Amino acid sequence: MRIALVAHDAKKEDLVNFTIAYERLFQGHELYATGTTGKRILEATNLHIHRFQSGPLGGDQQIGALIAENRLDLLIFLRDPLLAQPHEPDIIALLRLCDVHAIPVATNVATAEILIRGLWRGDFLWRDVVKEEQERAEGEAR
Ligand SMILES: O=C(CO)COP(=O)(O)O
Repeated sequence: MRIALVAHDAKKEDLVNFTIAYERLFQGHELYATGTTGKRILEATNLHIHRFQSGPLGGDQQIGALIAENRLDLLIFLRDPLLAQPHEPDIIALLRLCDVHAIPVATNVATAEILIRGLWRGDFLWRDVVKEEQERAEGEAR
């Protein structure tokens, strides 16, 4: 599965600890992250991560583009609910796209934990069906 990891500054440590705790599970998946979040995870784990721009510089929108192209299966986005962000419109747009395309998204560590356990159990296999249908539809349109 393709998984994006994003955390605001106050939540970065939580996300780093989360990736350390579930490192073996994450190893079997394709990981993406915004710039600083990805750097922090790379420093703390042996995971391979494709890093986008930092969130305020467009990283949230780059993850949104993955969703728009049906190339993301899960977003873990630990937001800071106590601090206004300069790029708030990008954050809202990213979460909106998750709803548009029915992408599972966790915005706090408790939900992230439930989704990751679901991933481990195989609850995300329906995403493969969605991707196959999309690829078939794209093939027919060509
Ligand atoms: O701001 C962010 C998400 O909105 C996260 O960006 P960084 O990972 O670059 O700090």
